[in-house]
Amino acid sequence: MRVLVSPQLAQSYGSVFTVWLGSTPIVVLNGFRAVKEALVSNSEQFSGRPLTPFFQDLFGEKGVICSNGHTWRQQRRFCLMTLRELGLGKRMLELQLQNEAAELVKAFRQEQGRPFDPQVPIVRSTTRVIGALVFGHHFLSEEEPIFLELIQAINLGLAFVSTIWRRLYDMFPWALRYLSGPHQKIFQYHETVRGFIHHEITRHRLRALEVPKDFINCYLSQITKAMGDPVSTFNEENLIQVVIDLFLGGTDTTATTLHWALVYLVHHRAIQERAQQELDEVLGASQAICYEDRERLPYTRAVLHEVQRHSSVVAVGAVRQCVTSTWMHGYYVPKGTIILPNLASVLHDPECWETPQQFNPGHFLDKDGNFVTNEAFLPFSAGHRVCPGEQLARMELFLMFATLLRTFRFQLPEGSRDLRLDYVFGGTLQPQPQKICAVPRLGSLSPREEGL
Ligand code: HEM
Repeated sequence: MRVLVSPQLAQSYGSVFTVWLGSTPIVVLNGFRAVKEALVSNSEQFSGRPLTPFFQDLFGEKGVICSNGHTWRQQRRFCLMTLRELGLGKRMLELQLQNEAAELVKAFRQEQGRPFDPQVPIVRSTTRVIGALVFGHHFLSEEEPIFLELIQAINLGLAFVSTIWRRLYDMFPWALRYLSGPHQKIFQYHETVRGFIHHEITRHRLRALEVPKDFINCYLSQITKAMGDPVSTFNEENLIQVVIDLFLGGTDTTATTLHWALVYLVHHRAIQERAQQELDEVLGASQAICYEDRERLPYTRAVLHEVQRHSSVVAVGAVRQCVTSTWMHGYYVPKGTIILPNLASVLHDPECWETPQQFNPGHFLDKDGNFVTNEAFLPFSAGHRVCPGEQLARMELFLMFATLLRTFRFQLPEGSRDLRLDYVFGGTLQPQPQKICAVPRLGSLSPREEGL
């Protein structure tokens, strides 16, 4: 996949070209115009998701990420509605994210300014956010063995997608199903996670209607409501898969973005200091940061957007399939064609960004320093399959990023000169494992840490 979207291929073959993987043609789309024409102007036609033998065996056509047609539409609509109902735009979710940001500060503070790899506490944090949303608050405890197992399952699963073993499985599924190899570990983890979610569903059924409301509660009442509807796809199998999808879609992506943010802050010291100055001037030292504050923090907001643009963490994740034959960009695209919209090429399109290869918060600021958006800012993709977690991710990223930035100065360990800015491919484009220091800034105790 990584090779298919390399800028060199786009330079040689243009914004739409076909690559043959064995006997399968894959149409790669590069740049804002081509991707917009497919995902936005032909949103319905390109709303399918291809299901290779590996994903068919692992997930089946269930849930949201890997499903199609009626099942996808119904599950997706329910997800969007429930995410909204569970707090997007409401104070409770914001409070929970503020608490999570304070927990992350605590974890960083424990390092006492010594070198550490921030990936572990960040992933734990984003996993707790989805866990609380789906299972309820008891899941916040890291003591539960399933917590670490779930993180491990997500990491291994995402990394496995880009290995030779996954390609072999898709070529020879009839053989690989019975042979040992790393793919069997993925199936084992999947079973463990499914078992845990099933157990949670049973627990929820027993304590029906208890507050606080969470995703499983909402889904169980939907199953009851839809009983007798012959075309309902609301059942326990789909519920389990949707829960897996929310973890798969919502933990690593957000954590990797936040991790990149810290790497860029270390690398661009002047940008870090300017954002900290803005935070100090606009917010009082002891006040918890709210999502609404982003309106008064144009520079900090621009830095975070630039982190998402420059890192383009889901560069090649949004593989689509054409569900009805259509014309696009002057080409005939037959039904069933696999489409690979290169989101990284949109986020680095020289026609849309002044200095596409440079980290430059100015991409999101006008000449007076006001925050401005850019229609080529598509880290969450676009069209019918646009990320349903976008609003949650935006709020989570802003609150965590601004809280960390206000509390710590991020820098390289003493004596160390090299910061690696190249990525490793683990499903998402991730920073290299490396240590940085989070040195507490003066007067940076949050109200929660002060016990207020
Ligand atoms: C920085 C954070 C995130 C980024 C960059 C991101 C990006 C994306 C992208 C590019 C897609 C593919 C859309 C397509 O097919 O065109 C996607 C899909 C998806 N995301 Fe996210 N996402 C993020 C956070 C989240 C969160 C927090 C959740 C859950 C609450 C989530 C749940 C999903 C799901 C379920 C899908 C599949 C949608 C479908 O197939 O209809 N994502 N995301």
